[in-house]
Amino acid sequence: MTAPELLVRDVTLRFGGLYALDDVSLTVEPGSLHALIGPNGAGKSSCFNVISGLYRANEGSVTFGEHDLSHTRPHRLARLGIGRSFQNAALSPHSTVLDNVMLGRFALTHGGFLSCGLRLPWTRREERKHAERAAEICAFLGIGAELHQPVGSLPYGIVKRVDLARALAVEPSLLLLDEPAAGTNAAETAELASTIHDIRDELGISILLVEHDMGLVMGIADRVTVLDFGRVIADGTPAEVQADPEVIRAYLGSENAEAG
Ligand SMILES: Nc1ncnc2c1ncn2[C@@H]1O[C@H](COP(=O)(O)OP(=O)(O)OP(=O)(O)O)[C@@H](O)[C@H]1O
Repeated sequence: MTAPELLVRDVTLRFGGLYALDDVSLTVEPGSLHALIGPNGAGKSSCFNVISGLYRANEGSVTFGEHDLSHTRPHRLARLGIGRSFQNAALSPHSTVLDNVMLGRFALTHGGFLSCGLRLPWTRREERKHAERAAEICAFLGIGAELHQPVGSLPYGIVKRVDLARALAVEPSLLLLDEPAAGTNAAETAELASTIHDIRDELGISILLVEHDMGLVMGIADRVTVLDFGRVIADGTPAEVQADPEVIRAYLGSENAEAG
């Protein structure tokens, strides 16, 4: 299946007098891995939240193929073929990996919660089918061995993969990843980068990756949009944006600010 194009057009988002996003446009091409990066406070999460329907833009539009996302509630995204990860992996720590990933499958079940609650024979069959697919997704992400472990007992790098598995469980054609590497160590970050790359290559899913760490995205992204103070300051291939003087200035400026 070819993913529709994600188009963010002239989006402005204000909090009082502050422009979190100022006339932001970007396009995620079908099947591509598109990174949205920028220093602290640049507007990355705001942009992610507008795309995923948590924030309503003051101006501009977000479309996914023929669907206008500007007026789509977050819980409707799965039905449109959009999966999303959460920055703080909002998983249930006492439930197993499988049960957490199965929550992602609920968006796809025909029976819904009521008939599952009644445990009709056909819903049991359907549930088994979904559990098999959830297990397959976990195996693809290298967490097949942890399927029956409670999430709360697992190392953070694995928990981030469970979150990814839940996002993939909605069988998306577009995956929105919000700082998936936040809080992971260097080895976990490198493994995650390679997994994200595999999701694009082997599953053919378009990915919008919101990330603070410029190093992480440069090796895997097809295209990079750089935000600073709510504005797009660069958009191009990793090589192009890395060589862009304004990008270098923005990142050096933020390092100096953090050091000072
Ligand atoms: N709910 C909110 N209310 C008021 N201001 C907000 C809100 N969310 C974000 N902002 C402001 O909007 C600007 C952009 O913030 P945002 O969190 O989108 O940046 P970011 O690039 O994701 O930063 P970080 O890398 O630190 O997560 C910041 O000045 C921030 O303080």
